[in-house]
Amino acid sequence: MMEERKILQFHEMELDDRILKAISKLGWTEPTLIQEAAIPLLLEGKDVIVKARTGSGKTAAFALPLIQKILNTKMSATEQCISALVLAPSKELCQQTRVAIEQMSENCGKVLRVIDLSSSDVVAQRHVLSERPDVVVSTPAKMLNHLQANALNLKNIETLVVDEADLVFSFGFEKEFKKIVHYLPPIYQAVLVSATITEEVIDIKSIILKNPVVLRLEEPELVPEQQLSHQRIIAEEDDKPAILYALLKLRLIRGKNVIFVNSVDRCYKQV
Ligand SMILES: Nc1ncnc2c1ncn2[C@@H]1O[C@H](COP(=O)(O)OP(=O)(O)OP(=O)(O)O)[C@@H](O)[C@H]1O
Repeated sequence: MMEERKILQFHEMELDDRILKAISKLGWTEPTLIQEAAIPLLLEGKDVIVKARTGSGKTAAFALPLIQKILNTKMSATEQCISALVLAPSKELCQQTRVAIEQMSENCGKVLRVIDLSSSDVVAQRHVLSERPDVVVSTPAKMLNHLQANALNLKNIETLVVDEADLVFSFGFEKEFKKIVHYLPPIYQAVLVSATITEEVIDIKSIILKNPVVLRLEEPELVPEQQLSHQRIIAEEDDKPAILYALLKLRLIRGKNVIFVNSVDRCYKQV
């Protein structure tokens, strides 16, 4: 008889009791495959590339170690500083990530603060940034705006996460991304999360990662019929980024060029 594989449980991962409590409140009884593999490596301080499909629990795979690391740093830190930066390609994803990190750190009281810079309230953001929240979540464009306005300092960053890395460049954020890297300190832990390893991902990898461990969670590709070949979608100007994001996320437009007719600002290139 084949022996059942023993899953490494959350409570065996050297996570703080406050984090374990939040996990239990979320109703998660055991880690997903990618969490089981990634969390111990990230807690060890390794740079990691996580390649896994949507819905595999990638957010917690990078967020739980990130929260743990901040709690550890806070035990000896003398001053409040921004210690983690999460870059994501869309406003929707930034918002989801902020909410997820807040839920996972809910039991840490007011110890850990997260801000999402992708929303439009710049005045309120400047105020929160002046208090140096622990985690900043942003799209590359918004992050660069704030950096160029000297609204924040990334010199104490210990962790950089690039979520949905394969979409970051597809959304036209290549220039911004490369500029942001110049504001980072020489040493930090980097995590790159992506559903596919595209040329863009390899480009980002060469800029931010040092000897990364690559975790690949292989899953069946979408069958060809599920991919769009030629479709016209009529959309309001404001809805275009969200629609594009949904199509990219579902990998329905992989290998296709998406052109917004009547829109001169951006022509999204092949993913
Ligand atoms: N260990 C777990 N047990 C049960 N549910 C979990 C666990 N980890 C995450 N989830 C839930 O699974 C869902 C997907 O998780 P998550 O958003 O982290 O996945 P993802 O791979 O980042 O997907 P997406 O690309 O959609 O963001 C979420 O609703 C999350 O609350």
